[in-house]
Amino acid sequence: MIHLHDIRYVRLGTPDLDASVKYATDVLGLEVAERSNKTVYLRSDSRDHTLVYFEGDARDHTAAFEVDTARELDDALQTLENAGVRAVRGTAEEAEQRHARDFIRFNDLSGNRIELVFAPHHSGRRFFGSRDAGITGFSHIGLRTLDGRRDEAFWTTLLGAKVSDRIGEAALLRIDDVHHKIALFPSSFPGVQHINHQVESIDDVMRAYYILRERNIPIRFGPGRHPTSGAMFLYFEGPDSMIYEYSTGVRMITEEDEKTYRPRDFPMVPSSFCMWGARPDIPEFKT
Ligand SMILES: CC(C)c1ccc(C(=O)O)c(O)c1O
Ligand SMILES: [Fe+2]
Repeated sequence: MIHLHDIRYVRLGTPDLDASVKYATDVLGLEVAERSNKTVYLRSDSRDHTLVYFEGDARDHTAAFEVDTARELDDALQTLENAGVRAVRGTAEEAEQRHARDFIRFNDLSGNRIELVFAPHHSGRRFFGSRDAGITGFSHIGLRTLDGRRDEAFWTTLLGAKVSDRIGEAALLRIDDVHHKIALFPSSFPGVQHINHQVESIDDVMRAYYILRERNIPIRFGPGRHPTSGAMFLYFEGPDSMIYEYSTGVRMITEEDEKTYRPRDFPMVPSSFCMWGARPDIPEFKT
C-alpha cells in the first residue's frame, strides 16, 4: 500500500493569472514565492510552496501528496499499475517546475489529477503572508467524486488513507494525525472543490468574516463549527469559483486514539455540516 506523508500542493489553471494572484495575496493572505513563465508559486507555511496558479483552463486542477522516499515513489508507480491505474513518471523538467526531485502523476477513478512528489523543496524561510490572516498552513482539500463509496475504497485501499468520518456519502479521509486531509465530496464532475488553510484562532476566522464582507468577497458558509473535526470555519469564494476555507481547532486522531477510534456516520442534514446552525451557500453542501 502507498503511504502518503502529507498533502503538499494544489495547482490551479486560471485564465486571469494577475487577478488570481492578487486575490491569493491580498484577500487570502498567501505569499508569492516565485513568478516564472506564466506560473506563480504561493506559500502558506514554511514549505517552498503549497499553491500554484498558472495561466490555463480554470478546470485544470491537480492535487499533490508527498511520499517519504525515492523507493516509495517507485513502489507507488508499480502499485498503481498493478491496480490497473495508469501512472506516469514526470520528466526532469516537470519535476523542476514542481520544485521537487521526482514525481509521478495519475488520475483517480473520478478523473481527479493527482501527483505524488518525492523531496519537494523546503523554503528555509518563515512564511510571511501578504496580510495578517493568521494562516498557519495549507491543510486539506475538498476533492470532487463521481462515486463516493468507490473513491473512498480507492483512497483507503491503494493510498493508505483512513476514514475519520462520513457525512452521507462524503468521506473525510486522514493520512496522518489530522482529522482529514481530503474531503471526498459527491459531484457531477471532477476537480478540487475547496482548499483549506488553517488559521491560528477563532479570532482569525471572525476577523476574516468582517474583512471579507467589507470587501464584498462572497461568504459561502459560516462562521460555523463542524461537528466532525470540531473545527471552526469560514468558506468564501475565490477566483474561478474556487471555494477557500479557513478553519481552526481541527481534531487530531493520534496512534493512541486509533486503538479505539471508529469512523462515525453523520446523516446528510444541515446539523452535520455546522453545529451552530450556519447554512451553506455552496451547491455541493446543500442537503
Ligand atoms: C462540508 C465539507 C465537506 C466539510 C465537512 C467537514 C469538515 C470538517 O470536519 O472540518 C470540513 O473541513 C469540510 O470541508
Ligand atoms: Fe474543509
